[in-house]
Amino acid sequence: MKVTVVGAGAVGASCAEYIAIKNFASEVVLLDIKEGYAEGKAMDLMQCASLNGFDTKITGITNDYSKTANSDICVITSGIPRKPGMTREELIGINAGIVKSVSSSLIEHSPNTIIIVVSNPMDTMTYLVHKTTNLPKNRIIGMGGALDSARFKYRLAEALEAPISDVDGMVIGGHSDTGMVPLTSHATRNSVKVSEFLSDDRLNQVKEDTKVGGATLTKLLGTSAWYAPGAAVSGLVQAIACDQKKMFPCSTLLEGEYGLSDLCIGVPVILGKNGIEKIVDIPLSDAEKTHMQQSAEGVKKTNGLLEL
Ligand SMILES: NC(=O)C1=CN([C@@H]2O[C@H](COP(=O)(O)OP(=O)(O)OC[C@H]3O[C@@H](n4cnc5c(N)ncnc54)[C@H](O)[C@@H]3O)[C@@H](O)[C@H]2O)C=CC1
Ligand SMILES: O=C([O-])CC(=O)C(=O)O
Repeated sequence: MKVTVVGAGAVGASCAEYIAIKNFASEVVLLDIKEGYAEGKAMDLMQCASLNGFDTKITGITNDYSKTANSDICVITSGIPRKPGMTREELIGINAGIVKSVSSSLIEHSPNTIIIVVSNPMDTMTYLVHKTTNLPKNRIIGMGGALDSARFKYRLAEALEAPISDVDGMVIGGHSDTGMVPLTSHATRNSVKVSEFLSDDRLNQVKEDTKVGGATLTKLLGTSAWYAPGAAVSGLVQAIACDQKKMFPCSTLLEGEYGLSDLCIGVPVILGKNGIEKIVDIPLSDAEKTHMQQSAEGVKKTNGLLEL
């Protein structure tokens, strides 16, 4: 199993580290445009191998896509992150050009690959890959919902004063400060609906804290987060590499599902060796349906800024 990660920055390196530590891939190639940077990150990570007990071989390269040839999975993290006060949507001007050229170079050398898009604004970047490559829709996956759901569970556990392992929940919709739809109607603590334990006001607070999870960290860190994003990507990569048939909310091209079409947005999907093997339709409350509709309108507005 060969995995390429483009962008050896904060998220790309964290993602490579988690993939290696989980020890399911034979090879991870890190590629960056900055001279020597991916080589340095790869060497540093390889020096963790004996300490952390993994056999995954990590190599770093500067912009030479021939070294990525025949990758089973490619992750795109290249591009600029936001600074405090910015929205993810503001990154489109620079990141669209990067994602377009990177995805085309990757496919040239790995025509059968599955692409995971991370660069922001992620739903629009995922749509861009659909519009500018000929990969089938099951092989283009946007990562956002897995991370947002992890943050939702963190906030739920905090409100419930419970261990995170007691809590389950999912966030669908657009990966943006306003577009996320945390599914409070489905969230549970050991199969009991969280609404049994939390007031509407407290649940609302959990929802709002979840939606601005990325912005909160960006304000604290001066740039956006990387540990949980890297871990979330590694979970998707592992589900595909190990054909786990796990369900994650991922950004995928919708063609009528959830009453939406011609956009990529987060919905629950089954991930296995073919990438997105199924889109899962789940019942939403009326409020969640309305929120999903508004979220889709926001994503479409950003898609409209693409020069296709
Ligand atoms: N979808 C999600 O849930 C998340 C998305 N992100 C996004 O991921 C992206 C990366 O974030 P960070 O790693 O924090 O940024 P970073 O600045 O630490 O790393 C980005 C790397 O991309 C490289 N790069 C730029 N253009 C390139 C090109 N044409 N080819 C190859 N490499 C290139 C840069 O040299 C840099 O090393 C940002 O757009 C950020 O908004 C970040 C966290 C979560
Ligand atoms: O907040 C950002 O800009 C990066 C990101 O997508 C996240 O951490 O959720």
